[in-house]
Amino acid sequence: MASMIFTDCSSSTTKARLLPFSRILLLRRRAAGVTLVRRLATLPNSSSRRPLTLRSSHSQSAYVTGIFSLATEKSATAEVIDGKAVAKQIRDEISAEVMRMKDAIGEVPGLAVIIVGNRKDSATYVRNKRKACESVGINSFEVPLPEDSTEEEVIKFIKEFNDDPSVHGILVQLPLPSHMNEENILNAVSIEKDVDGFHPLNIGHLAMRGREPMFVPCTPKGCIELLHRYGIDIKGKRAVVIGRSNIVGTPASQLLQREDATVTIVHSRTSNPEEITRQADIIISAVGKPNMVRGSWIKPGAVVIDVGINPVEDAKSPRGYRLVGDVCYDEAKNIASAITPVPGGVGPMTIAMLLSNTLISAKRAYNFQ
Ligand SMILES: NC(=O)C1=CN([C@@H]2O[C@H](COP(=O)(O)OP(=O)(O)OC[C@H]3O[C@@H](n4cnc5c(N)ncnc54)[C@H](OP(=O)(O)O)[C@@H]3O)[C@@H](O)[C@H]2O)C=CC1
Ligand SMILES: Nc1nc(=O)c2c([nH]1)NC[C@@H]1CN(c3ccc(C(=O)N[C@@H](CCC(=O)O)C(=O)O)cc3)C=[N+]21
Repeated sequence: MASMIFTDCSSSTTKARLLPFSRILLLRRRAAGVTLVRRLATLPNSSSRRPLTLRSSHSQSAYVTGIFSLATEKSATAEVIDGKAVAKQIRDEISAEVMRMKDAIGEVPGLAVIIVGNRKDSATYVRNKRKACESVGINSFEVPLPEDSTEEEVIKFIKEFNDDPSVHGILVQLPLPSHMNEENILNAVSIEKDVDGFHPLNIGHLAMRGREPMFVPCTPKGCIELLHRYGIDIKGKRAVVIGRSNIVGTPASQLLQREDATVTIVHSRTSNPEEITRQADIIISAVGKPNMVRGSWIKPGAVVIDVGINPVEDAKSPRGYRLVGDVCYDEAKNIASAITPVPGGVGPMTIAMLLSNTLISAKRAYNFQ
């Protein structure tokens, strides 16, 4: 569990430091005549805002009309990018597609999840994935294995799922116990069923120009989908990704590059992360350090996607802790033009993208358009 020390940027000490800074920024913004563009979530049939035509990887027509549209408005607080609402919209789209598939060919997609050990957070994620599958009509298969299982046992289950035509996606929940070799296990997942996008061949294709991976990793895909659905331009923009892990930071930077952003990666050895991050029009932070990205790291009007999920002690919460991101939300909301909250931002999108990848896989397997 993360410590409370330096984790709460709404503490009185922090506020005392923050207030003059944000006032200075607001004054500067006014002085420079900066007009911030706001992206407001609206109801589907709202006539007051212009609906956007959005690309969707799983919709029947490949193009859908989204509920998140663009409006121009001046305000001191960032627009909240509502990952929970977008994820719900995506689940509804997937549900309709699953039903269409069932009606046409009598088949539905299937997702297998292997979980080793008793980590509480992993058990929660797996439970959420199962519920999400149920909500859209995807079959889910779960294999809970004891902590002391062998690598060979895990691989045996993976191979069975590789050969099972009713399974279209296989996910091995990470992290694995330390006695297991993650690489051997992830390599065993058939590339056609690698809905996490963690297989080296998928990672390689994502990194190459002119190649398309079978699957795009769920969390980075969710980040880009949020930007798309809020009509946020990526092309030609300066983006900074903080973190370079195989599962989030690196693929997020590659996806942004594929969208024609100019991308800089900040990592633990970067000597001037604050100065570099302050150049960005779009920030994606995936570090795992509560409130590391302070208001002073953010250019006024930047868009902030906070991937970090960090538990911090909170005696007032029934669980004894609450989740915060990598970004000091209370400071960032006064400076950014749009920001994802934690919880309710990228997390629900990760699960929605897992369902999306499983549907894509099943459509491919049955040659169903
Ligand atoms: N919302 C969601 O759906 C998901 C959220 N997460 C969350 O995202 C966060 C990151 O996850 P993950 O990528 O797996 O984590 P990793 O620990 O694998 O990677 C963390 C990255 O952050 C970098 N880093 C560490 N300290 C600093 C620092 N002080 N300054 C700049 N960079 C730093 C590391 O740099 P280096 O490479 O130099 O070590 C590394 O590249 C976690 O909070 C995790 O819980 C993860 C997956 C899904
Ligand atoms: N093979 C594999 N694939 C993964 O995609 C994978 C993984 N292993 N291991 C762990 C990380 C983490 N991850 C999250 C998914 C959903 C939320 C999520 O839904 N979060 C909610 C909060 C949930 C809560 O309250 O506990 C939110 O941000 O709103 C968070 C984190 C997927 N991961």
